[in-house]
Parts: sequence; structure tokens; C-alpha cells
Amino acid sequence: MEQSTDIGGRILLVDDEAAILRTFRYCLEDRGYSVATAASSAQAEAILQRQVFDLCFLDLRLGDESGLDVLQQMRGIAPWMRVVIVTAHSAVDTAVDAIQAGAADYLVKPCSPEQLRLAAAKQLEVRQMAARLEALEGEIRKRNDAIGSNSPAMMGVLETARQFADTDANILILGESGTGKGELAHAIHGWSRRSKKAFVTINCPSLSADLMESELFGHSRGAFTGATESTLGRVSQADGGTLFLDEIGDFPLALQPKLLRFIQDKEYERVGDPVTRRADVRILAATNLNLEEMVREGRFREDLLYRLNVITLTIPPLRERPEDVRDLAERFLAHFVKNYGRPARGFGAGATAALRTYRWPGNVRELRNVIERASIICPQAMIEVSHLGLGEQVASNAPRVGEALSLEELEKAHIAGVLAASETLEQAARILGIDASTLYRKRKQYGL
Ligand SMILES: Nc1ncnc2c1ncn2[C@@H]1O[C@H](COP(=O)(O)OP(=O)(O)OP(=O)(O)O)[C@@H](O)[C@H]1O
Repeated sequence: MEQSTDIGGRILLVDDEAAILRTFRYCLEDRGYSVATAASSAQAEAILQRQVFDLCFLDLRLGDESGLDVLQQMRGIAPWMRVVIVTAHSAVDTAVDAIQAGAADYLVKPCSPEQLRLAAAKQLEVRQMAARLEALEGEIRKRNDAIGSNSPAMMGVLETARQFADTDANILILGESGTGKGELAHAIHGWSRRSKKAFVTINCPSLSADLMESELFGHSRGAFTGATESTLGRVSQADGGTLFLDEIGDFPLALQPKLLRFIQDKEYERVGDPVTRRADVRILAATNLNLEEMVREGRFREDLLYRLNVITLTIPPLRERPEDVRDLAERFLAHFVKNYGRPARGFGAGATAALRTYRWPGNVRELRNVIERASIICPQAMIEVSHLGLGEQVASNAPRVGEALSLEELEKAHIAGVLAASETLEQAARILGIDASTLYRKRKQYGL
């Protein structure tokens, strides 16, 4: 039963028999759990309002009160908490009702210390499952989608990101929409010592100031109309891990002082609850807006900006890192053909050239969507330019013969297209009718 300490466990015992509370407490503390007790439902409610518990052992017979009402009340205050009903043999029927009402399990009194510990370990494991699942998904994502690049500009960004990943410095990630800011935030979390803990994202534009406050810090039951259950809040979920504030430029101005205070002091209050809580959270934020301009216009707090941008990373748009298009396209293709069970295995020369010349206004997200679509509609092994659905845009992007262009510009575009469609430099040189060393020199000259 070694897992008791490593999964952590805050347990509340509710029973009106002092002897039971004493024995249970002894058995559980012996295994390293942290235990609190309550002798009535009123006491239990008061404790639950102040502290977070993972598990509660609840005796359904608390004086005159209906055990089911007490259970309902608890689930309202702490819906994340697992509740195990403790019952006498003669009242097993009520325990079954309690399970229907949301209890996790029941235990028949008298029970042995081993039965009690086993029940605790089982429930605490379930309680931790969601958090572990999230951490695992992060791991799998990291492995499958390991962020990498062949572009010097992007490699510089990744190197700085790695360098600061394991510090607790807040990082602001800038870049156009779809460049992979969320992806980089995930990677930074994965490279940090917080990687085994939760990575929690808040999408700022989707929430009003009031909703954002309760989403971020949680609320107590009855804090506002419709708050029928207490919630923990993202900050608490991210305790020990990373909180990613996506599109921070849209974070409500009215709530910015509270976010600033949390970043500075690590302290916050749930909505409708005066108790001050603490959480150890690393903040990453991202935006495609110009926050400095927003500060000048009074739409974003300067002090908050300086807390968020201890380190700033700017992801270049995809059109400025054409070296990455091919690798990304191949990775997306492998992923989608596997998912959809499709025949495509690679890109024809025309498609490769089109992927390279297109300007990708929607960046990596657009590339991913284009490849997903192509992987579905392509009936053969090679994806051709027609499957990409970029036809007109590519044509309008690519310089045309006879257009008002210098010979140099035309030559540069032509060489870029042939290079993208060729497997090797030698092959490209043959197609262009020049020798490989000339091609090498021209590549350098045009920065290709
Ligand atoms: N380097 C990468 N490797 C694999 N997938 C990537 C990479 N960069 C971005 N993506 C994919 O591209 C899509 C957009 O990425 P992401 O959401 O991180 O961009 P963003 O810059 O945060 O966008 P927005 O500003 O619109 O929120 C996602 O599906 C993501 O998985």
C-alpha cells in the first residue's frame, strides 16, 4: 500500500462516535494520509468550506439528520471529493441509495484497519486518475509531437525556450495565430521539472470578467446565482504545475489586478469565499496582439505585462521558416493517414512545390488542416497539388512569367520551386541545367 503517500491524500472522517473517529484516524494517519474529523454535518460543512479534501468517510447515521441530505450537501460543496459511506450491516440498503446519489463506495461496520486502508487507497487512486491522465496525455503529445525545427530563427526560439523551461520565470509567447504558441507552451511545460504535474489552459477571450474570475480562482456554492456547486478553479488545478493563459490580450481589464496579485504573491480567494489560499503555479501566456500598444491605449496593465514578459519568445510565421513546411507536412500526413486509414504516403513534386511557395496566412494550423483534408480526399499513394486545394492561391502567390519582376526575383522563385520539388541538390541542379556548385552559390545568395 505504498501508493498512499505518493498519490497524497487529504481525508475527512465524519461520524458521531468519537471512538470510531479515533480508530479510523489512527489507521489512516499511520499510512501517511492527512486526516481531519467532524462529529456532525455542521462541523463537516464548516471544515469543507475551509479545506480541500480528496476523500470522505461518511457515517450515514448522524443523529436525526438524513444521511442522504448530508451527502448531497457535501457533493455541493466539494464535488471532486470521493465519498465512501460507512454503514451498519442492517442499513446496507441506504448505502446502496447513497451510491445512486453519487457516493463512490460503502464500507460495512465493523471493518478491519486493512479494509479501511484499502478503501482509502482505492478511492484516492481514482481521485488522482484525471490529473494523471492529463499528465500522461501531455507526455504522449510531447513524444508524438516533439516540437522541432530546421529554421535558424525557430531553432533560436526553441533553444531559449529550453534554457528557461526549468526556471520558474514567466514566459510570454508572441506570434501570429496558428504559429504554434500553445504547442510551445506545452513543450516548455514538458521540459520543466513541473512536467509530471498538470498543464492547465485558460482561453481568455471566451470568458467575461465574472466568469473568468470563478474559472480562474474557483467559487463557493451560492457565491452567485447558478453557483449550485463549489469549484476548485484552474489555479488550484494547476498547483505545482503550469497555467497557460492563451490569448492573454483578451484578459478582462477589470480582473487584471487580481491576476497580478496572484502572480506576485501566489495568493488568491475563491469567489464568495474570504479564505485566502495559496498555489504554486508557473505562468505562461500567449498572444498575437501588441500588448505594448494596448498598454499605451490603457487596455492592458503595464505592471501585469512586466510580470508576464520576464522572458519573451516570438515564434516566426510559417512563411518565414519555409524549411519547416516539408517536415511538418510529412508528420501531419503520417498522423492523418493512420487515423483515417487512407492510402497517401507522400507528396508529388507539384504538391511539394506548392506547399513551399504558398504563404500560409493561417500558419501551422492552416498547414495541418490542408494536409488533413488532402489525406482524406487523396485516393492514391501520392498527394498531388489538386488535393491540397491551394491551386488559385499558390498560382497567385507564385510570380508569373511576363509579370513586372526583375530576372533575379523570377530566378529566385524558380530555383526555390525546383529545390522544393527535388530530392537532392544534384537533381535540382540537373533540372535547372547548372552545376551543383553554382546552385549552391545561388542558394546562399538568395537565402534559400
Ligand atoms: N511545431 C509543431 N508541431 C506540430 N504541430 C504543431 C506545431 N506548431 C503548431 N502545431 C499545430 O498547429 C495548430 C495550431 O497551433 P497552436 O494552437 O499552438 O497555435 P497558436 O499560435 O497558439 O494559435 P492561436 O493564436 O490561434 O491560439 C495546432 O493543431 C498544433 O497542434
